[in-house]
Amino acid sequence: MEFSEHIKTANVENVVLTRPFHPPMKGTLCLTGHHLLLSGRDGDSSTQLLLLLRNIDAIEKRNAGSSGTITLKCKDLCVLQLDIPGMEECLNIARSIEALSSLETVTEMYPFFYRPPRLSLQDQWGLSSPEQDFAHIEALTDRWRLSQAAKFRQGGRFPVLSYYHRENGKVIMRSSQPLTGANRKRCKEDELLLQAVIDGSELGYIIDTRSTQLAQQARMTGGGFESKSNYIAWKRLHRNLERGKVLQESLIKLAEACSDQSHSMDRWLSKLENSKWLSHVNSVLSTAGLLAECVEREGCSVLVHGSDGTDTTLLLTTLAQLILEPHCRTLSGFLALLEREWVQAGHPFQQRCAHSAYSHARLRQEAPAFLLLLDCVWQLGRQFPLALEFGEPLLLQLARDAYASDFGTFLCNSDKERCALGVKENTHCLLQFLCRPSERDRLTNPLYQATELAIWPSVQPQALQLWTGLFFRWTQSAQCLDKAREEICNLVTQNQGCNSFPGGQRLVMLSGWLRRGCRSRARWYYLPARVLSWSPRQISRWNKQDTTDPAPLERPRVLITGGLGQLGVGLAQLLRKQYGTDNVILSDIKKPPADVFNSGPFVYADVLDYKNLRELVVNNRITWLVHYSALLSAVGEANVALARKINITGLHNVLDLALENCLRLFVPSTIGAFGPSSPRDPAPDLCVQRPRTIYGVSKVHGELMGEYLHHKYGLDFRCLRYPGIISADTQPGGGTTDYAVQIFHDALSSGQFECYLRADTRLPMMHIDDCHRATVEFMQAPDCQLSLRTYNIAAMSFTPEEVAEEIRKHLPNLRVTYNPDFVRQTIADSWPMRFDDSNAQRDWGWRSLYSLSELVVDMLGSIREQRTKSGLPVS
Ligand SMILES: NC(=O)c1ccc[n+]([C@@H]2O[C@H](COP(=O)([O-])OP(=O)(O)OC[C@H]3O[C@@H](n4cnc5c(N)ncnc54)[C@H](O)[C@@H]3O)[C@@H](O)[C@H]2O)c1
Ligand SMILES: C[C@@H](O)[C@H](N)C(=O)O
Repeated sequence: MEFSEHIKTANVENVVLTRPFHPPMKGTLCLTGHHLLLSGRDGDSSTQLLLLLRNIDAIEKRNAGSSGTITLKCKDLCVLQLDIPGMEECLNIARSIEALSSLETVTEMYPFFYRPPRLSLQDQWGLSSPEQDFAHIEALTDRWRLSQAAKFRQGGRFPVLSYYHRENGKVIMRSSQPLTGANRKRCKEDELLLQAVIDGSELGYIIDTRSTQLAQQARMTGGGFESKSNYIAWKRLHRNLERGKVLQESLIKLAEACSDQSHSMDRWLSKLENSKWLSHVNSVLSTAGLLAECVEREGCSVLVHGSDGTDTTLLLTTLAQLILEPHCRTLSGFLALLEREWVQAGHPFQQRCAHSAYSHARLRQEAPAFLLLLDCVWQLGRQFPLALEFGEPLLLQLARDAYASDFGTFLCNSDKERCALGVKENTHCLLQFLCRPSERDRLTNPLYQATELAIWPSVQPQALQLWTGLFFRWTQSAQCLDKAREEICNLVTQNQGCNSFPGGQRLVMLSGWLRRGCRSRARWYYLPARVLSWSPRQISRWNKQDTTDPAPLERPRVLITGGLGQLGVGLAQLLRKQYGTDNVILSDIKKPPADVFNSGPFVYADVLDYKNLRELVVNNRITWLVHYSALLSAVGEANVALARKINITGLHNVLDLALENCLRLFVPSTIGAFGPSSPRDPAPDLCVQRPRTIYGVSKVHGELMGEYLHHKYGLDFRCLRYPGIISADTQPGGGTTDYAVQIFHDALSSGQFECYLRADTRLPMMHIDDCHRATVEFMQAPDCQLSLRTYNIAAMSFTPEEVAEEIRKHLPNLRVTYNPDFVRQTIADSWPMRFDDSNAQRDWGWRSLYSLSELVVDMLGSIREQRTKSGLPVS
């Protein structure tokens, strides 16, 4: 049938178009085989609407007198209204649109007629070549075996390589379900194929995207799963991801909720929840995270499948690669990934995208799996604003083109069908087109900064948000999105012209400003809401630029590791006063004393147990991490291996966690980070650091790692070098400066003290209250005030003799003897005598409050009080 046979009325004058964000437009409507064209005048200028008929999902007609109204509900969620004079014309137009928008014959579709000026059909289809990409990998190419395995898998989809982890050599494979059926059939070739992937000693995972129950039910219809007995080295994990009708209905409900602006808040929230769309996003991202974790963290190969291997399977393999593989986060890498994992892998686009959210037609095989993927990618981009080279415009274009396109990429249900119908010879490839230099500017993320690290998505409830750019695109103006993008581009350009920061740091700072809204310097950096994709709640908070009180939403959620040592409990007390008891969690591997346990949240956490730490951070929505666990100088020297483990391995765990979860991380360093070749009186922030203890070496390592990750990836790392800390309520944990606490206890109990350091050993010291105040003030300091990431802080400096002399002003009978311990004396002799903390004073206003005499008064008073309360004698 010719197109013209569908068109009874080709032109109608005086049609009025009403569409979002435009005044009504009157003009001439013209219908062609693939388009609806409306030309009219808007004031002095002529305007046009050109609508691809395939984009129309549903048509609603209404007659009123001699004219009619047609409402066109599009697959990209836009809704248009046409008021057409003449009832017959209106009916003819509606009938034509109905017929032409649902053409079934692929070769009649618009991509077969689309011939833009600068594109040639000779341009190659195909961005990715799996043969080349994986050429270095030994492949199993025994055709007979493969054909046998293919017969055993639904649709012939035997396990194929999807991703190869270059560092650990592990792989992600995808397939369809095995056809074991009710008789539990097996296939030796399939088993051998999987066995060939892992050598005998290893374990592999199979992630089945169906629940155990669904997988078992599948046996009744000839499908099934890999049994433990036949696939010995493979461990099956079932994760129930929704598909098909359930997903389609979820999209329909969401679109319905979003299109009605009259909802009250309660109704909107309940409709949003009812749609379950964000739950699907959550399940997919969590399972993709699990898949990536199996490969990267557990070092295991994984096979992914559900039933057909063409929907949920592809969602997971695509997202896991985005999480793990930096190249997939570039524009061309991402498009190649889509081509490999969706177009070539056989996602049935034509069936899945036949209708979108508005159609009244009976559902057949529609399901928005690809849209769900784009939403998950958008969530990743929102959580890691620097990590993806492409931005939201690309995702929006892909979302639209998957349903209706000028290009042939998403036609048909498999590559085989595309080849049979000559799609590649007779249509243009969208993915290829999007890679052209002319498109790059529009599609790239101006903030992009490549990172080699995996980008682990957060799936905390607050971390996932509705993709307003897609779902509210036609009900809320997107103008601010374009303006914001333009503004970001300008900022980036301006920043590139500014020579005061090294290249990478400029962007990191910019992104830091953008994300945190630094108040002191960056007023003009406040950008329209959509730029940063913040939730409206956050936006209104940042708009209150003039308030100085931290709004409740700004309250950090703090986790303190090693919190039962000398410093943790007091810091928790101070933080709890400011941010609320429940917002500060103490943790350690020791059992807490009753008073500590009863004073606020406490959990067990071993810094060597990464998974447990991660769980704590995720489950408790931690935003600040104070890392206090360590073995101190003297204890560390007595147990070097353990010190290395706790101080270095533990630190790496914490750094990884902080990066993944965008935490503000505080790691204390020490006077022990200096050595005999450092300037000693005073030691500045930046100088030679060659410590001679494992404690010092691990602390320098911590300073450098934190600073490196800050400069490279924007980690909000903060470090203070503490002097020896003096406290009355808590005992020091085995350091070189411990004598300066013990002397007060002994002075009050026996009046005698034996010091393990020489009388003239001068070291920097500080009252614990000053130490805690410095830590909190430093953590609260705006990013833009910090010119360094590691600062010295100082208060006083004394020798054992000087402190004894000061105590004698209150306890004249104190007798001190000196019996230097070789190890601790050597350590102390290698440390600075005084600290220069002028940078901390200048940058964030640090000042100590306690002098030596005030410290002595306070220590003696507090310890005396403790002893009296406990009924102990006081000398
Ligand atoms: N106290 C000082 O004078 C001083 C001076 C400079 C720097 N610092 C630094 O401040 C931090 C806190 O010091 P502190 O004096 O409270 O130390 P501390 O030795 O008193 O306490 C350390 C805590 O870490 C815990 N811990 C040990 N192994 C652990 C593990 N595997 N997982 C979790 N926790 C573990 C211990 O149980 C202990 O409670 C340390 O990093 C230290 O290097 C302290
Ligand atoms: C100085 C500090 O790091 C700790 N008190 C120690 O002596 O080890």
